[in-house]
Amino acid sequence: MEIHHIAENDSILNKFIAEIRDEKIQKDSLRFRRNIERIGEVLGYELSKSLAYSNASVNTPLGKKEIKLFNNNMVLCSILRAGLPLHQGLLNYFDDAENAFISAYRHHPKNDSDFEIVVEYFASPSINNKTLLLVDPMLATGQSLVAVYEAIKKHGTPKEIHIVSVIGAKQGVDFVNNHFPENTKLWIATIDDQLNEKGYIVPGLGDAGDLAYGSKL
Ligand SMILES: O=P(O)(O)OC[C@H]1O[C@H](OP(=O)(O)OP(=O)(O)O)[C@H](O)[C@@H]1O
Ligand SMILES: O=c1cc[nH]c(=O)[nH]1
Ligand SMILES: [Mg+2]
Repeated sequence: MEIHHIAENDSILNKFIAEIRDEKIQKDSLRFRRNIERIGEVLGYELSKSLAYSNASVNTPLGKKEIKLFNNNMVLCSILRAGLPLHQGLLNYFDDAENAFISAYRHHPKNDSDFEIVVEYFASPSINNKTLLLVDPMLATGQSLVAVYEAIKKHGTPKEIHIVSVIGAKQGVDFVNNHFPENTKLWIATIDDQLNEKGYIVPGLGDAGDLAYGSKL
């Protein structure tokens, strides 16, 4: 897997990441969602550099200009719930993309530290031979992404897979690396060192789904 760790180079992205992590600023859910969306725009821009471009031309009122445009058939597939604002950020730039949504949640049959991933809802166009973007802001243990990939695989074979995420844990990035095809590309804003006993990223930001949309039962 090709890992693109975008905040390794300092940029305006650092400010958006700082705000979603900040325990005071993140309480403003409107700002939290918008910051995740802005990060999606930055990651989308970075990812766009890896797409396949071909010659095209555009007619202006005064003449004609040759330009290169990408010609990938793209499907944005977000993992509910927390993937939604990141999805919107990517869609702001990849506005011609098709869209898919899949649910994944942690089911705790016994205790907080013991969970399995349940994948249920899946609404998607065909992904066969397309550029698939798997979108989830948090890559903690990596189990959600791998469970989602196992479910999606039954519905077709994409030409290429890009994973788009905001905060990852080293352990989860390694897990994903071991379970996705070699030509997968990961576009991730930042990577933290640790996971706690509940599988939360440390220092991370807390629960992205709850911060964006409120707590759930
Ligand atoms: O890498 P993992 O260990 O699988 O954890 C990451 C998953 O956890 C979060 O979802 P969550 O289960 O909190 O659902 P939510 O989006 O509904 O809050 C997050 O959005 C990922 O999908
Ligand atoms: O740190 C984490 C781990 C899983 N889900 C989150 O929202 N945050
Ligand atoms: Mg959550």
